[in-house]
Amino acid sequence: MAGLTRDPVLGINDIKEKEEEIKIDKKHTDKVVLVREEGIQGDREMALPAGNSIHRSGSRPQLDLSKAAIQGNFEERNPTILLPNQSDDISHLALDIGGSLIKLVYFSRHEDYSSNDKRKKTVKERLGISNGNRRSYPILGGRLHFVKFETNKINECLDFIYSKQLHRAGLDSSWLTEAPANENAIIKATGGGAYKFADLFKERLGVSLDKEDEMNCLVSGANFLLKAIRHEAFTHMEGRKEFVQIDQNDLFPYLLVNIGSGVSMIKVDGDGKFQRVSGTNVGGGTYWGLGRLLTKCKSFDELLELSQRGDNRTIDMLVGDIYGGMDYSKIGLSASTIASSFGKAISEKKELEDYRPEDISLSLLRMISYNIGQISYLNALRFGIKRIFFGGFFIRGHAYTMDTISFAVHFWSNGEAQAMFLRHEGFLGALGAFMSYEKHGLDDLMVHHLVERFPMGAPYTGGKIHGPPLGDLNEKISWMEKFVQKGTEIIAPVPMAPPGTTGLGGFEVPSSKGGTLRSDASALNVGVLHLVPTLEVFPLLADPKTYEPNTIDLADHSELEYWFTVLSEHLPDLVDKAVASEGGTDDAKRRGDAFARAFSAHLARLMEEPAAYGKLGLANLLELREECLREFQFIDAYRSIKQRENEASLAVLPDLLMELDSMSEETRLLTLVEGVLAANIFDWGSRACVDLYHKGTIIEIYRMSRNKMQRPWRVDNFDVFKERMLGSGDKKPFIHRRALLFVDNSGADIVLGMLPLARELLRRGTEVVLVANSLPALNDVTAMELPEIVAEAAKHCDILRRAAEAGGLLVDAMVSNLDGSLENPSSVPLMVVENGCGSPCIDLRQVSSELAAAAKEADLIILEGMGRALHTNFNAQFKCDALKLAMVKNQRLAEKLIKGNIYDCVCRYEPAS
Ligand SMILES: CC(C)(COP(=O)(O)O)[C@@H](O)C(=O)NCCC(=O)O
Ligand SMILES: [Mn+2]
Repeated sequence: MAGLTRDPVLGINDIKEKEEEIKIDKKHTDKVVLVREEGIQGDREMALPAGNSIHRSGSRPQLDLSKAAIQGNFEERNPTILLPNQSDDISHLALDIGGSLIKLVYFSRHEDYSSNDKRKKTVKERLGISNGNRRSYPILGGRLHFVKFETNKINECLDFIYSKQLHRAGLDSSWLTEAPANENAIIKATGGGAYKFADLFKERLGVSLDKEDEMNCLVSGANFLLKAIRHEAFTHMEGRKEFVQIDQNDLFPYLLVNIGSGVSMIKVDGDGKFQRVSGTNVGGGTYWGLGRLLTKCKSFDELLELSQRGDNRTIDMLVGDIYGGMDYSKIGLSASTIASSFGKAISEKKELEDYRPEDISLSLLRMISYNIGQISYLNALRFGIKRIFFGGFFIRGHAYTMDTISFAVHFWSNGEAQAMFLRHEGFLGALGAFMSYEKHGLDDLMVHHLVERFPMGAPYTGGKIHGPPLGDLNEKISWMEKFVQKGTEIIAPVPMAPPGTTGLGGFEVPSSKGGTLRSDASALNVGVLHLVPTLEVFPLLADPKTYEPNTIDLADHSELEYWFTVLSEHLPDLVDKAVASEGGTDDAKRRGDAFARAFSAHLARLMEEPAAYGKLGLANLLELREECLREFQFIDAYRSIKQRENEASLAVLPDLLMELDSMSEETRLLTLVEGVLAANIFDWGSRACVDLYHKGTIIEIYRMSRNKMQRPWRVDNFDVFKERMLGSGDKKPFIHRRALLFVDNSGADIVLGMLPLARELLRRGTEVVLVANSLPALNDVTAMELPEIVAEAAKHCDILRRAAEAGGLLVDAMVSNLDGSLENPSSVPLMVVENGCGSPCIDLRQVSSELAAAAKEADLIILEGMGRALHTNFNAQFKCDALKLAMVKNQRLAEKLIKGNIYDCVCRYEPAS
């Protein structure tokens, strides 16, 4: 951005002295006091509580007995006691107690914090959103957690349940009232252990286990996952994992193959409609039992790990062994096909000790996996079923096992049938038991209501058998520190079958990327499911089914490597900011350190296996970073930076508005769009921009940026947009009814870019809705911050003031009219809605219900910034006119996306499709 040769387009030079010459200092460490003025932002679980302190909920909640009151009849023997002041972790629990593992699914719900947010109330009134269309069942939002324990360590499981008080919410079918444990407390449970351990649960926790049928649970668990979770099912062929988008209306029939100790094959025709059509006694128990005898392995995982280094050809008799190294091509068998598992062991010359345990394990694994694959296929054939879903803990996300099963199904069906796997494979039964609670209101959930999150422990703990629960944040941090000391565990690679190992005859020797197997890989793929019942699909998407938010596909490894490096390099600076935002205390430093470690571990995990947490796009990586910050209670790392930039920009706004008002309509429209593009440079997530900020003041940079605005821009549809707006020749100007402006950054971006554009639309009679983040992300402006910014701007502008008043933003009419009068108050409204997310990007399949409501009347969308308009949504098609505005602040992206250079601009206008 060198060479400030041109005169500024606006008279910014003349107003420079008004700015406080704030040099943005990277090492700024002002103590930040987090004061939330307007209650709580958003319904989402990450929503912040009211008050002026940060809410720090530990993961070991205690019942809060304050304001306890008896509900209903005082004369009753056991009246319900209402405890209104619970933390967010009162929950519902269901169990699947198997022979070797106990699987727990529990739900922790959240308060609906939104009720005292004045802005939201006004917006809801204006947009006509009532609570009437909300479900009658109280699914208020919360999280679904997945945890497992070894059955022989059942006491750990009981301690866990007790410490989290999970058994207390099961007493009452109402999810709104909680009561202390009593004799009637009930927990839903399935699996044999529900019978075997019933007395123990009664004795230790005072609860009864309500036994649910295992098959029923498996099916309802699978149906729930396949309908409610976007990236649940995947294929796994030749080491490649591909997520399958299941059409809810085209799910049935399918064959569910649950591989536990034994194997069940269930034909599923609908919800509650199923039949166990077959099974086999040769399953996970067989592999583990025989394997233990033959190899002396101590655990299932150890056995699986051995197979990684095995070569089954030393034990299995192959077609080639029989045919002198030749294929038996006439019947389609290659020389490497296994003709007889363990067939070579008939040799009398060798004893057990003469075979390597690794080879035995692999041979056994292949024998059992092929067998299951083959029987499954035959059953699918029997009923004309094309899709087979495999579940159960035998699979454990083990690449080689999945490849073997897939190969068998593919081979025998000539590619007609497809083997698919489930990310929550081990939790089907527990989920089903959970679904069997009446009135939970979860059965008709849609995919967009669930957001999957990976908390800080996910890269390490997800699949580990759970030990005692972590208590507070402090425990979390020290636990993280301990893991870092044992650094090698973190980076243990996940083995993948090498590509191209299949021929007609099957697989060659499996190889892994490293020597050790992450045997718990399957459960590592399970995050916490956040239930946000107020999320909706953005109604103006042209085709939600084909919509893909991410522009950058991280399945391309070089792309992943690049962004991995960018995010890693940004980390020290981000930690600096985060720590400073919390006053730079020792506690903040420790949290900062733990955050950096947790996020790096996630990145490392994703480098090993990009699809570990579902389909991975750049937006997911950027969101993960924000989630990790929140996990360590960094609420708003850029808060003070945002404030300073807002102040500096607001100081120059009046002059900018005056200058704009002196222009013709045509010049003004161009200047406004230029203004948005120029001000989008204030992006603290871009390395190049951050370097730039150290060289000048906000206004200097803004001016410099404006000077680079020569058209044509790299993508420049401005003339078409102008024609639509202002008309030309026979074409009349088009006045949009309502515009949704998806705003991006704080400071100049919102104040000198988007607000003046909003003002122009308002002036023309278009209603404007500013759509901003629900939660902070980098220096993005949030919906909660906007009313104050608008109020400040409105002090200098009548158009903004009247519109903000009409939109209920100036609720208390705190701004006096410029000319002192109150006449002519009518104006189209200016409103603010939250978008439902806390990331620099936006996935329009999951937006807040208030945005969805606002969208219904809208006929123009303006998406602004690199995150919202380029990384995501660059290719999105809308039902209405759409304008995508951004400055590209990354050289590689500029080259890839628009064949241009850093600081090039995009003005992409697409009329309604
Ligand atoms: C995170 C961002 C998408 C935010 O950009 P914005 O939406 O604010 O324009 C962007 O800063 C980004 O892609 N940064 C990483 C790339 C880099 O440092 O060059
Ligand atoms: Mn941004």
